[in-house]
Amino acid sequence: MSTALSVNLNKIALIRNSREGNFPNVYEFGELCLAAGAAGLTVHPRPDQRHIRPIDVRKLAQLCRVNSGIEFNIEGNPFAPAQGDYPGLLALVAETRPDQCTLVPDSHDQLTSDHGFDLHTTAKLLEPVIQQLKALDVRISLFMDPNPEQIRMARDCGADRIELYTGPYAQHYGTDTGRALLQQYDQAARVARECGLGINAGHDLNLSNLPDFLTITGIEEVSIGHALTVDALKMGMSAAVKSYLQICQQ
Ligand SMILES: CC(=O)[C@@H](O)[C@H](O)COP(=O)(O)O
Ligand SMILES: NCC(=O)COP(=O)(O)O
Repeated sequence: MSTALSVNLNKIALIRNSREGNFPNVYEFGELCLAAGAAGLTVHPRPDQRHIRPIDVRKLAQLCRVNSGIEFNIEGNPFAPAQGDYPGLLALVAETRPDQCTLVPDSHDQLTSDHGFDLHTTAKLLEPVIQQLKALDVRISLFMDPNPEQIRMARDCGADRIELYTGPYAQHYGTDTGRALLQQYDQAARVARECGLGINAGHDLNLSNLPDFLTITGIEEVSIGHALTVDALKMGMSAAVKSYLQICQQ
């Protein structure tokens, strides 16, 4: 089974935001990724608009919509309040109707995403959000740590998929800890399959650690941005996307 590659364009937007103007053009990089064979695009609009802005979400939604079979994935914290012209995650999702919305429990002051949901404390809060997304016919993925009990709770919440947060795996890749963690992710994926959940994965995946991670059965989609953007600085975006595709299609 091959794994779909969804390219996260956050870091293209981060470079764009470091100057006035629209260079690099996020939309053009989205076109480049799709032309290179990416199965989809991912964005993570944050209330402080440190990188992806609402206009990026709207334009990339349109780009994916006019390219048959291409998926658009919007990530974010559904409880983060509107800020400036950031209307809130659910408002953006209702407006742009992506194929998938990945709910992530990030607080506003986090440098990056660094943990999955604790559904013991958030399941009740998430359930109406999930119902709203279902009403919009948007596939729902929950950003999760590789914890079997939590993954069973994600199924009980009505999620369609989970996204395994792969930060710890990436951090310890190549060590005994990393090899032990891979077993934990494998076990978590098995539980997800038993629960009938689709399985996505993401965060700090790269050309070195991705092949071993994809030895896990049933990873439907990986969303990759940070390392892929760095690789693109070295080899160009098209070649970088194709390098990841080669691994995803093995
Ligand atoms: C949820 C996740 O792990 C990433 O998709 C996230 O988008 C990273 O956010 P930054 O690009 O803001 O670090
Ligand atoms: N959900 C993970 C994602 O979209 C990108 O994460 P990263 O590759 O930028 O760490």
